[in-house]
This record gives sequence, structure tokens and C-alpha cells, in this order.
Amino acid sequence: MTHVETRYALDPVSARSLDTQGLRDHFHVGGLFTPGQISLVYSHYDRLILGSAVPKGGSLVLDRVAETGTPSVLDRREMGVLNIGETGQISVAGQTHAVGPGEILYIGMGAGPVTFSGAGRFYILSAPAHRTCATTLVTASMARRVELGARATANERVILQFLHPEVVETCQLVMGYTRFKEGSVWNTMPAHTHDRRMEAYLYFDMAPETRVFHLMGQPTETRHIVMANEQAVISPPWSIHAGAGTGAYAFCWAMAGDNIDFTDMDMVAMETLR
Ligand SMILES: O=C[C@H](O)[C@@H](O)CC(=O)C(=O)O
Ligand SMILES: [Zn+2]
Repeated sequence: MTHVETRYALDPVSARSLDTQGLRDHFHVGGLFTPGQISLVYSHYDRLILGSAVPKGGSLVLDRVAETGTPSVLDRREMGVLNIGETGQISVAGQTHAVGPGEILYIGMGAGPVTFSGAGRFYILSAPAHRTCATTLVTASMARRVELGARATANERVILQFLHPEVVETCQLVMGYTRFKEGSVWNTMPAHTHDRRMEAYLYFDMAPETRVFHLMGQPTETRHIVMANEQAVISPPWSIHAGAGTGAYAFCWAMAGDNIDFTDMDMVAMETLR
């Protein structure tokens, strides 16, 4: 019922030599959101776990994950769960939270097993934690809104920051999602890196035929990974993470690492990109 795959961390020089399939094997995450299943990827970049739970009206329990070496997955971890489906429930530590579309439940360290139920399509993120912060349901109206980009540069969008120090306390996780104005298709360009934190993207709300060309790699060694709806991609700390879509899309971003300062980015000058 819980399927876990390990992805090891790669250095930027090794990553340069990968072909398309090699890049996908290391960084692209397909096969998520399988109904009736919990699917997880355990990444060695900052030990972020990303994955999905689709209870499909039944219920799914996330408890022991052998890769963490603890009796229950949250014994030394925190978790953020975004619902990209219809309203569903997450029961944890004796409490049931109704999580609506576009809402994120933060679950603090030590909360015990997590039960997913109802019509939710849950996107799961988890990072190691050192203390317990309060389990909190964060709605879209609680999220911090950052509007940026412009129509002329096809990147007019709003960044909704849910797990952010000004919204809810966490140890490592910083998380939210970005939505676009119609016709804007570029995310995170001009690009940036943050060697202090890794990042993961989930592309969602896409038509079946839409593709996002996700850009990765060191600024002077860029590569692309073609993404379809509800696929995720791991962004190493040394990599840019940006993309352009052939149609409308949204994406959930999440970070773990050395700080929780969203604005701590090393911007890449356009003339640097290769
Ligand atoms: O470090 C921050 C992350 O890359 C994302 O938040 C960027 C993003 O959502 C965007 O530009 O739309
Ligand atoms: Zn970033």
C-alpha cells in the first residue's frame, strides 16, 4: 500500500553527462497519484520525501517508512500536505482535519501515523525536523501572496506562500504554489539557485496534452525535462529550476535545507545562461 523509491543525490559534474533517460531516472518523478496507494520518493537531497496519497473514498495510513529507520515516519520529521483534489480528510494525533482544494496541512514532528481519506488527491512533502511545531491547516486566505512578473514577459503570476515563517512555524519546510495569469507560461525566469536548499516542484492543473519544459542544471549547463500533469521534479541545490508551459499550469514548490528564508536566492544573470 505504501510504495517507496530512493533517489540518491548527484553532484553537478556527474549530472552533466546524463542523457534524457538518465536525467529522468534521477530527477523526474512520474507515477504519483495512483488511486488507492501511497507513493513516496525518498530523496537524498536534504532527505526530502515527496509523494502522494489518493484514498479514492477509502482510507490510507502512512506510518512506518523503512527508509527513515524510525518506527513511524514523523518520529523525527515534519510534513506538509497539499490537496490538489476535492475535499478530503487527514487524521493525525486523534484529530481529523478537512482539507479543501488548494489547502495545505502542516503536521508537526512526532504526530504519529497519518490517515488520508475521502476524495482528496494529496501531495506529500516531508523533511527531517528537530522539534515539534503545531499541526496547522493553512487555507489560501492565510497564505502570503506575492504577485510578480508581467504579461509582456509571459510570467505574470502569484506565488502563494503557505509554509512560510510569516504564516506558520516549521523547522525546514517552506512550501506553497504558484498560479499564473492567463497566457503567462514562464515560471522562475530570471532563474536562480540556492545551494543552501534543495527544491521540488509538482506541476498540476494541466490539460492532458500540455507539457512544461522544466529547466534544470547549473546556470552554464542547462538541461530540460519534459513534464506532464501531476508529475514532480527534484531540483538539486546547485540547479536552476524554471520552466515554460505549452498551456496553462500551476506548480507546487517546496524547499528544505539550511534556512527557511524564501528570498535567499542567487539570481542568475541572463548572460550567464548556457
Ligand atoms: O525559491 C523559490 C522557488 O524557486 C519558487 O518559489 C519560485 C516560484 O514559485 C516562482 O517564481 O513562481
Ligand atoms: Zn528556488
